[in-house]
Amino acid sequence: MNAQLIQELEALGGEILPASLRDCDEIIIDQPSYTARIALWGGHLVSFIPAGQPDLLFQSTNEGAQTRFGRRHFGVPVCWPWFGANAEDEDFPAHGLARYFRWELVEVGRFKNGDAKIVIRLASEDHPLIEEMWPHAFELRQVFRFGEGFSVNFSAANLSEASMPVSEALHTYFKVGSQEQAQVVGLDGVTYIDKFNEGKEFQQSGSVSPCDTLDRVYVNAPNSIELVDPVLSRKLIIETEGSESTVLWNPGEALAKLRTDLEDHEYQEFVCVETANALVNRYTIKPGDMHQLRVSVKAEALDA
Ligand SMILES: O=P(O)(O)OC[C@H]1O[C@@H](O)[C@H](O)[C@@H](O)[C@@H]1O
Repeated sequence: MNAQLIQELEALGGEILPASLRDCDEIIIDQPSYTARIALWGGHLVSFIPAGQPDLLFQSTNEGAQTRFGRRHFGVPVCWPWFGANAEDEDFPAHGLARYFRWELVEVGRFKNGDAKIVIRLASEDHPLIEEMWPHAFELRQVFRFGEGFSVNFSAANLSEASMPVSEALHTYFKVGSQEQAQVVGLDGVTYIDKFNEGKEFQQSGSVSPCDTLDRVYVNAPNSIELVDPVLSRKLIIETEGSESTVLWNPGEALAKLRTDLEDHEYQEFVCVETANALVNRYTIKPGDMHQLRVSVKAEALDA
């Protein structure tokens, strides 16, 4: 990492944990009002802890298999450029390629209001395996913003000469006190495809609770929802841009037991609320164009 970036990171109250995850560095920013952590492996926001509160994000204690496509469940993985299974090759990993490669730190600074800014990048030319898995040249960026809450602004530029089909998600693992008591509010009336129910279509009525054994893609979904957590006495306000779908995922007890990359009880501690474009909401990026997908999250005390 270049010396100037290291200096700028230090000026921000940041430090680098060298080779801390799969031989890649992690970045920690410690401020009086929060601590944030980013892993360059997989280009991951790992953790965002507002002072005096539990982390907003979940990290499994199970590291997952240490193979190329083995992985741990944590933070905000980026699923891109395909969401779910790859349609052409079953050997390619689910949820795209972006979460399996080392991203590069390219910018450190502050926004005008003082919020910290960290930018990381991944390009198709960075690894031969990327070019093998995806025929289009591209450049991806994530701009992380940390202040009262956090935001992730993910952008994808199509550098190839053909239109690029995309389905995607910022697959956020929100930490909850109990999946049984957590509630997702704001999806009333929205149509969803239920992957745990033969892919049938339903319409949401009221809020989603309990958040247990869910694998649903809400299509043409609104850009503002809340995850209410009575156990941790907080609600997470989730605002999105560039996203037409919201995916809710919690594996539930039976599936969690079958997974070797998740401890048996851990399904009780997270709900994935994913900022996505999937199924009917997939789209194409024209040659030379780019698309941005953004999620902003802040916590409020429930009794506020
Ligand atoms: O284990 P992975 O690849 O991170 O995926 C976890 C889950 O991610 C969700 O987004 C999918 O809808 C689920 O079907 C999937 O099981």
